[in-house]
Amino acid sequence: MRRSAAPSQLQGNPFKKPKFIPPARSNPSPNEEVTKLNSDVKLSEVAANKNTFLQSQNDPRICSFNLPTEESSRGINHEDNYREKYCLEASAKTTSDPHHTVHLAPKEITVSKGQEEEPDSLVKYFSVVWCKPSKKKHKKWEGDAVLIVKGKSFTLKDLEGKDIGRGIGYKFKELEKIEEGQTMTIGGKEIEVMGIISPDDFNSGRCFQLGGGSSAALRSSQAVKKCFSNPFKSVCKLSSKENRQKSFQNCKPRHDPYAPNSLVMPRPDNNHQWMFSKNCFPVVDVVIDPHLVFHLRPHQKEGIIFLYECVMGMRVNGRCGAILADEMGLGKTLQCISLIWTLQCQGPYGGKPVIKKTLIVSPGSLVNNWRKEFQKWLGIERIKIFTVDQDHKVEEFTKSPFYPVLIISYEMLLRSLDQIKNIKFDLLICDEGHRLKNSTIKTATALISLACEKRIILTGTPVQNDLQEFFALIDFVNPGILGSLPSYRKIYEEPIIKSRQPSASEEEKELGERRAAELTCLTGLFVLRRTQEVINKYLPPKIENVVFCRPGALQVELYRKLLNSQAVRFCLQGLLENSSHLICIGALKKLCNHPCLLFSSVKEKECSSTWDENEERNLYEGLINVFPADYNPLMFTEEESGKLQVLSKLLAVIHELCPDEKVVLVSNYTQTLNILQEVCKRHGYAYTRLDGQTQISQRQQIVDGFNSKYSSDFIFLLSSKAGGVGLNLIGGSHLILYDIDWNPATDIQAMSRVWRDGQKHPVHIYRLLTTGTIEEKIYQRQISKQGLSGAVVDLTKTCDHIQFSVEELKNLFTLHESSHCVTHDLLDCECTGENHTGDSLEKLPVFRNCQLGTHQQKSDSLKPVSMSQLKQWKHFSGDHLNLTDPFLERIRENVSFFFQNITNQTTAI
Ligand SMILES: Nc1ncnc2c1ncn2[C@@H]1O[C@H](COP(=O)(O)OP(=O)(O)OP(=O)(O)O)[C@@H](O)[C@H]1O
Ligand SMILES: [Mg+2]
Repeated sequence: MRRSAAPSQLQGNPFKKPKFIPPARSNPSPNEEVTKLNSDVKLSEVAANKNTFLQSQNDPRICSFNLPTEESSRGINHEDNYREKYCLEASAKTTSDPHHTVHLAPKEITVSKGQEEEPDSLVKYFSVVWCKPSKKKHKKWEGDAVLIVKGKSFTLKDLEGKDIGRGIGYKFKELEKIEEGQTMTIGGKEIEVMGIISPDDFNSGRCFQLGGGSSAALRSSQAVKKCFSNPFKSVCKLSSKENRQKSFQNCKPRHDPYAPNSLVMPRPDNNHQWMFSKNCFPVVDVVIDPHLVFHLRPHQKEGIIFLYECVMGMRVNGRCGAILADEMGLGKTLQCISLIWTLQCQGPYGGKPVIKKTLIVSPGSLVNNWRKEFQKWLGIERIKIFTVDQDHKVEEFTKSPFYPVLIISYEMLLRSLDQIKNIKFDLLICDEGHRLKNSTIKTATALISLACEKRIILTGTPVQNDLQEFFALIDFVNPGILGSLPSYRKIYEEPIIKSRQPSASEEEKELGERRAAELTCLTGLFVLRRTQEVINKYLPPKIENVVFCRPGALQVELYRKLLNSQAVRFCLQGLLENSSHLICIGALKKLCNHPCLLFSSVKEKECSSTWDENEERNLYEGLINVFPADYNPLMFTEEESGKLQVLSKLLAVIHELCPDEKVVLVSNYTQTLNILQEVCKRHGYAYTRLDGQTQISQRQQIVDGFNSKYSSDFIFLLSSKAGGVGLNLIGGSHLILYDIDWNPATDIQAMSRVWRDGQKHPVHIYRLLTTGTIEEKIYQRQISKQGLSGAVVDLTKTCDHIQFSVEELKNLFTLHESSHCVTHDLLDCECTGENHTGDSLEKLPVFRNCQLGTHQQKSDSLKPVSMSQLKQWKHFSGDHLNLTDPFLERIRENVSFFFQNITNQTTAI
């Protein structure tokens, strides 16, 4: 409620009266520049900014004052006072004079007289304040509202979009004459009309926000947030003219902005200087340390400028938050380190540093990775980093003046919140920050409670899939920018969701699209996502193989038995409880990994006291008889599992042909990792392992050990769900995904661990699937439309989130024994598996500034391949092999089909 208690006594005095500026009207701001700002700011502007900046290097900029004139300062003062009282924000967009619309109104209404429903063009929107009717001269307004007048009827909506008044049957004359400043009683409420809202601002939802400001307006309205302060006062504070001159002479850029390849941050505009240069220090170039610039990729340079502009409040005025959602491996850490190091030592006003202390919160497994990255890029001398662990407590950081950066895990943060709250941090960075998408969880509440204004979320996961989660992330970095949650729901979420439903009317679709576009436009100013393609050219080739492995004889027999079980039959008849299909799916997946896993589960259940009532009994009944009588799961053989046989041969050939190269072996299950570990032992391969049980404090050590060229480890056993996020495993150049997850994001996360910056060898990825089984079905789901449009592109989504129809379950619970590859059968491909070379893959766009646009689905390169893309991959059946690939040649015997795709074939490493 921003204009509540607005004093109505100002009415009548044309000078004192707070003239309402409708959201779509041009801004009377003293700073002309802002009117040029466009709400559709794209990242390319960042680069453009830079260019402008560099172009104007001949300007005598250093030590320029840019003080407003006395006249303009008065103007600002006046503007500011009025804004403060009414907190109205003006759009920077120049549109038609609202009075013009008023003049047209009578004509339009006359034309439509007698009609039941007025055409949309005749609907008028007004911004109003309201209160209960009273005879008092000085009204106490209770809130802002939007008045919608449609012919003889009207609706009054509060700023959360809720109807607070309705009426019908009003005289045309009354409604057609509504104009700015008018007070009237309508629907039991007294209102004062503050201004006219354009249909565009109404439809986009802008009028419900921040006093009707558009996103461009957000950039232009610093004055709203900050109290006016007379710049001359501060200047006078300086002891003498000489002193001032002397201190200004020392204001020089820390690094040479004119040096070749220098990376110079955009200068703040006049408005920014007016707001933030309190002591009227001259504007000094902020130049990124050349030592860092030397290493930076082009997208990282742009990312640093973006982050700089965001946290300096240059992109959205009065807001200092940003979300850097670059895909995995693009070097978000280095971009942040560059920003911290820059702001720590420099600033645009007199060169004074912008920040003193930075708090970095990350998952426990990445705390030491951050420290390492600081050391890697800045060495140990430049900046002192304090990482919190068992032996190094926050108190130590508090007591010491030497550490400008504190790195802490989310868990530790909760434990040390009281101490952390007492430290004044100027910059807060939340790594893997998608975990803050639920603002009610403890971690989010704790972080929200920190006073720090400059906030950055880093995430490799797309943030737009769930509109409520999106709100939480946006609201965390720039609190209140989307209004309250109820208003956001009403204004954006509901219309957007409604418009996407098949039953949506044209009108609903149009409204939803407009709201989505508005949201994109608004948030796109401080959300940046680039896709993997921007670094592809710096990476070695990636050879991706999908390998369909023939199941072993025991596997097939057990599989048939499971499919014939009462439990599966009940599922297909829709007779069992909701989750019973999950138990069936789990058993089939275990069997695909190795029959011994299923054996252990059956034995375990048999011994449990609940076996008799347990629905698993229906699934496992008679299964044990299929195993040999003396079956011992500890003595499992490789032949019993098609995938294990392939794996074992693959490891052998890699070991033999590439003795210097290492393998990352990934499974989603600890029990499966145990089997894989046993295989390593049996073959004498040196290995290391990271799973959910691994101590946080040991994780980085394990990773470093593996990545070191001196390490003898050949295999890194990784539980993808437990610790994959954010890890750099560039020591390995072969990655084998032993099992498949429902959620493509989990597999993609794992794959991104090795094919990333710093990798020296061509990367080979092998995804193992058991032919004709549920694993193929899961893969198909991942790559089919259903998988893409559903909720499973988020790492936190699991199989439990998927609803299956009986039809889908039937498909899932079918074993295709005679097919070489069911996935290929579904591709509608004419080849018979005799080495189809595939066509070139369609190129995807690489740049995306914001993620809500209608095209976002297509531009996300870390989405799994689609069915049609897969068809374009080189593929061949196991029977038609003429392989030049020595790795595949060695496993052909156990393989029924391959798909292969090579990225960056010609890259020089
Ligand atoms: N310009 C660069 N030159 C060389 N190596 C780089 C460069 N930028 C980043 N790297 C390296 O690339 C690897 C990946 O970087 P980083 O961990 O920051 O990625 P990320 O974007 O945080 O990915 P994720 O989302 O997986 O956490 C690191 O080993 C890092 O040191
Ligand atoms: Mg990271």
